[in-house]
Amino acid sequence: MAPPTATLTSSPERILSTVEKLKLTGSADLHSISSYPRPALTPTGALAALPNLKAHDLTPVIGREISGIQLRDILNAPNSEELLRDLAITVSQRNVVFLRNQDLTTDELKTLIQRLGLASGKPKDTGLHIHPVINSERDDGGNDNEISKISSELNKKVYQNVQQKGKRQDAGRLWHSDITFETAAPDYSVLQIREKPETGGDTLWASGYELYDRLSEPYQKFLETLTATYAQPGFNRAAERNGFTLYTEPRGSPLNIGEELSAVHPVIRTNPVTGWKSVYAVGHHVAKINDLTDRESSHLLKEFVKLITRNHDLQVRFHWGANDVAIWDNRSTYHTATYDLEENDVRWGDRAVGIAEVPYLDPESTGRREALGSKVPQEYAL
Ligand SMILES: O=C(O)CCC(=O)C(=O)O
Ligand SMILES: [Fe+2]
Repeated sequence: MAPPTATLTSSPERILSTVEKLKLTGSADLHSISSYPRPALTPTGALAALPNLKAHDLTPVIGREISGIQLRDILNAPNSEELLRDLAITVSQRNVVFLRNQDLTTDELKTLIQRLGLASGKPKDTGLHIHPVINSERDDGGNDNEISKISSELNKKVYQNVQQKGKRQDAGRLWHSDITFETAAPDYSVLQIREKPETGGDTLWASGYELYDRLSEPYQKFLETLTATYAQPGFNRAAERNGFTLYTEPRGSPLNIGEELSAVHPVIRTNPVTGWKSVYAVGHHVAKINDLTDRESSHLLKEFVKLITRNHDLQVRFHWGANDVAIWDNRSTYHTATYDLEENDVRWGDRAVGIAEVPYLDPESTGRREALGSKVPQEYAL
């Protein structure tokens, strides 16, 4: 069982920057950053055996809703370790899991995410992400650096004092995975919506496993040779516009420091929990695909988003009620809010994001459908 390490990524540039950062931060062992069990983890069945638990898949490809449990009880159960490990595996396999009407404090959201990550094998020196912009120093509604307040009001204040560009016609550009611009990147995010208007404000998730599986084999092989630069200069600009200083201390890992919100990761990555490949270079935190021309890079990045928006059978859409919770695995899942609220509608929630390994591509891993022995849907002529 060879542990996948950063050496499995294809770009020398990538390895150098990781090693440099490790040296800089005094982190001794590269393997502690990304050593994962192979084969993939399997659940013990402890979660599924809980007496009141009910679960159903929301689509064949992505999403599961679990009911009959309170996450607080899972956190406090004598066998919580085992239950959380099963829950983490379920989230990683189904991309996103929903639990309605949960009674959770922000501290419990944080504990949940950190323990889900540890129970499923993330490096022990990783914690929760601290958002470089939306953290307690500039947030009017919280005092915790490890909780991002997701808020229609805060959004207006921080991001929308930019020049307007005309009527909105492209919500597709808002698809993303959280915080992919960090060197040690996220595993699980949790979002609990606390208050929302009766209608609107749904969130959509899409499966990166399925996106990978829908590509032809030559395309998959080509993409596996590539890395991308993941960056979010928009956050630097938002900080500058608002007179904030960016948070430059470690953001969930000794590797995530400084003002430059940028990292090089593979385009196709392996999820360490499921062992399945997915397309990672999707959405508004990706600057470019390295080694291609600007036109080629831009073409591919647009194509990935087009594949998501034109294949709604790899998406799931969730209509929130107050205090509902979604937990997703950013390594293999994209999501987007729906900005359809009216002027005076208020919607807010609390989000915690776990930081885990440096992304890698394990050449021996497979796609999800290959691992499950299931067929990729075919296009039919009409
Ligand atoms: O507001 C939402 O529905 C999602 C916001 C988001 O991108 C996140 O919580 O990571
Ligand atoms: Fe997000």
